[in-house]
Amino acid sequence: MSRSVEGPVLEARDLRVSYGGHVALDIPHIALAPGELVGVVGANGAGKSTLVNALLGWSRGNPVVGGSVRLAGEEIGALPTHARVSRGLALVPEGGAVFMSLTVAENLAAAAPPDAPGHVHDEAEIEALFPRLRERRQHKASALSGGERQMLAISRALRLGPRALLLDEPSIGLAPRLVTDVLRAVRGLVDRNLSVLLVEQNVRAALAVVDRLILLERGRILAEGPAAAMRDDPRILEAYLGEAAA
Ligand SMILES: Nc1ncnc2c1ncn2[C@@H]1O[C@H](COP(=O)(O)OP(=O)(O)OP(=O)(O)O)[C@@H](O)[C@H]1O
Repeated sequence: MSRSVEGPVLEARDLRVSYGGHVALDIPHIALAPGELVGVVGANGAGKSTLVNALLGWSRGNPVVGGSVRLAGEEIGALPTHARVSRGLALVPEGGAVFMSLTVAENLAAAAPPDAPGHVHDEAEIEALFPRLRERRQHKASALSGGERQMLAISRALRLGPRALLLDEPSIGLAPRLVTDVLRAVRGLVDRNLSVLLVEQNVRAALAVVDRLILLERGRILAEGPAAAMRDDPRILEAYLGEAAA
């Protein structure tokens, strides 16, 4: 059972990441409320992955990372990744993270710490969320489609009992129908009070499910707001929805 949280579940201030003097991310403030789905969009290289990795305390290479990260009110910015995960911050990285040589059932059994901070989804809940996984229970992850593998990766993260879930481009490489299925399932989790930060390159699909959208450009927040308002933002319309601004 998760502790109740007042204020944001996840909040970062003055989050700054640089690689050899090149500032890849500079974000004064970002927050995720309980039961909120926030989308993060931006062009290639805008800093989307750098953002989720900095929140989790993980990186490729050797960046200099500064700033504060708070999870359920506790400062976690100086903790190693595994300690952040055990406190309830879970990441599904780009391309998912599953054991290819294990079956779906084995993959799910391999995740679930005894002292998870949030709600640990059991098999029945996962099968209700992603019915396709029920049919694939005894299949190896290597035999799954990209969409099924993404569903399995999200399910594994749910077995960790997260307070907040970071999803890095879950729809990449998926057929449109599966993009809808996966993002609808994510919305369903949020409606049951999970907090999710969703990095998405498919802006149209993201706008259909998120509460708020953040537009990153060169590591900075260029615009942010409720989905309904961002849908009409000329910077989103022109660059991402392929429509000329009025
Ligand atoms: N290991 C690294 N070493 C040096 N620079 C890096 C490293 N990782 C990321 N960067 C730089 O940080 C910036 C942000 O990259 P990042 O991967 O976060 O962008 P992104 O928005 O996730 O892009 P994409 O949509 O292509 O995945 C880029 O300028 C990138 O070159």
